[in-house]
Amino acid sequence: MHRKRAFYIGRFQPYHLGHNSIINRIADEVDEVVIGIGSAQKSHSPSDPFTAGERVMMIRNALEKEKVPNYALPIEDIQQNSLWVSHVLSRTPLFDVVYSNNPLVIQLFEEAGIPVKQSPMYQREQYSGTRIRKKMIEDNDWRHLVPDAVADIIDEIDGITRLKNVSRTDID
Ligand SMILES: Nc1ncnc2c1ncn2[C@@H]1O[C@H](COP(=O)(O)OP(=O)(O)OP(=O)(O)O)[C@@H](O)[C@H]1O
Ligand SMILES: NC(=O)c1ccc[n+]([C@@H]2O[C@H](COP(=O)(O)O)[C@@H](O)[C@H]2O)c1
Repeated sequence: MHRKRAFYIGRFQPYHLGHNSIINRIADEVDEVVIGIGSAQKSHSPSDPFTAGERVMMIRNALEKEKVPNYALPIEDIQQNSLWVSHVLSRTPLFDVVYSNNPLVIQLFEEAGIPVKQSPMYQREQYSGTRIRKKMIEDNDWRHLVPDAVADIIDEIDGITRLKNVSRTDID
């Protein structure tokens, strides 16, 4: 019997407790989770402040504590949506099922004949990348919204200063 694997993709800007909760739930249903770090080419912008390497570190360190068997792999965007599933498959271990709530991701995998499951949102009002980045910029407390290991990495890379700087408009 081969190991059952699920694929879960997001931008993880940053990786937060909503993601962590869903990944733990997925891990109850499969043997291994393949985590796609989407828009891997992006960094240093207000909506995508962290590099693919930094996001790999966040996920690896957070999941080490949870002991979820996983592969976290950067996946760059491509120009043609019609080729995206093949692009993903060329970069990932084989998987049996996709978990996503993103309508485009669901459409593309279903068209390719790969089953997709939708996971219920976990406390979406607080666990949202957009809301967490806003709190970071406004100096509101964000640390309780991410795993401790993620807060440590953001401190190590001075991520809040970076996010604030890339979110500023031109200095006159
Ligand atoms: N609180 C949550 N509970 C469950 N799933 C979530 C939660 N937040 C995001 N997701 C899902 O995780 C996947 C990856 O999401 P993503 O990295 O874009 O996070 P996000 O919080 O939606 O970020 P952003 O606000 O920056 O778009 C998506 O399928 C998204 O629907
Ligand atoms: N054509 C493409 O490159 C393509 C198509 C669908 C999704 N994606 C990526 O998949 C990820 C989906 O993650 P979210 O669900 O967090 O939006 C994003 O990084 C998105 O850019 C890319």
